[in-house]
Amino acid sequence: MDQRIGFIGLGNMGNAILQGILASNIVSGTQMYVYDPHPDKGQMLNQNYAINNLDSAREVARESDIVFVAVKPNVIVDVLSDIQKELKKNTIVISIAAGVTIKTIAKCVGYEQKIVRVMPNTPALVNAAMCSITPNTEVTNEELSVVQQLLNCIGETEVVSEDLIDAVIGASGSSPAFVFMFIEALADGAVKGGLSRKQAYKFAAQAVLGSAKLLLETGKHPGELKDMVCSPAGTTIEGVQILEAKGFRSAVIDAVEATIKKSQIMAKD
Ligand SMILES: NC(=O)C1=CN([C@@H]2O[C@H](COP(=O)(O)OP(=O)(O)OC[C@H]3O[C@@H](n4cnc5c(N)ncnc54)[C@H](OP(=O)(O)O)[C@@H]3O)[C@@H](O)[C@H]2O)C=CC1
Ligand SMILES: O=C(O)[C@@H]1CCC=N1
Repeated sequence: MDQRIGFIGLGNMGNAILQGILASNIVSGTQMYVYDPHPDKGQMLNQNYAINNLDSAREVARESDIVFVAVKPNVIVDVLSDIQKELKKNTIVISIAAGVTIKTIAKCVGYEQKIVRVMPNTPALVNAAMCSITPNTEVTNEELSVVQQLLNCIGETEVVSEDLIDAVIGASGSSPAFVFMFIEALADGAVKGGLSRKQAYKFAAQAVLGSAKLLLETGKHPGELKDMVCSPAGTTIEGVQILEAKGFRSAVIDAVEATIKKSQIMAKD
């Protein structure tokens, strides 16, 4: 790939996406241009991969063919408005911000600019992200496949229409937080049963990882896989009954719904 790739913001997500792309070797460090107000973040990457650590978001926009804007939603409008004059006609602007619509982005950078909304998640840090991709109408199929190729470096991708991004945030953008709460709770229960804290996290996390892998690789219905664990008069069905009595599924559905609603509210602001 010969495009120059920019990153504005090197926090949790910007750094994870950049490192994943670098590790895949489809782009070299010298093709990367980055800016973050904390220069130490870019300096470290510069030492390890010879990336170009620049002094401003504008410089990154000027140098890049594809620019990831990986800052928090409350600052993205200012950042986009600031870089607008530096963008070339064919520069692809990628936003990963929750609740910031293509229309809002276009208001800042121009309606003719190529824009892609991406919703990743923190498993990007270990190349196991799930990313949704939503291009505007200015992006060609060829350009979309370049963006997809970049994001496949950090995990799986699906192209979705913009009206579904809020649901994606509920299902995969925010849900790692819920999964970590579940793992923590599983481990607390196991510690109560006598396992060491360290072993409890390993058993619980591996069970979650393995269950997700089993679902994805067999394509079986989650209910069928649940039934395979529940022996008649066995241990598991006892726990299943407690989760049902305490409204486990309903609590999870409500949590996802609340996440979706918040994302929709943010998109209206
Ligand atoms: N975290 C997650 O799980 C997910 C996050 N997202 C989205 O990703 C985006 C980034 O989130 P995340 O990586 O967690 O946030 P972080 O706060 O970890 O990273 C943002 C980085 O951008 C820096 N920054 C602030 N202002 C500017 C600026 N003007 N120019 C360049 N860089 C700037 C921040 O510095 P400083 O710390 O000084 O502000 C920080 O280093 C958000 O829009 C969020 O909605 C999407 C999916 C999942
Ligand atoms: O909580 C948030 O706003 C971000 C978006 C998706 C995950 N974290």
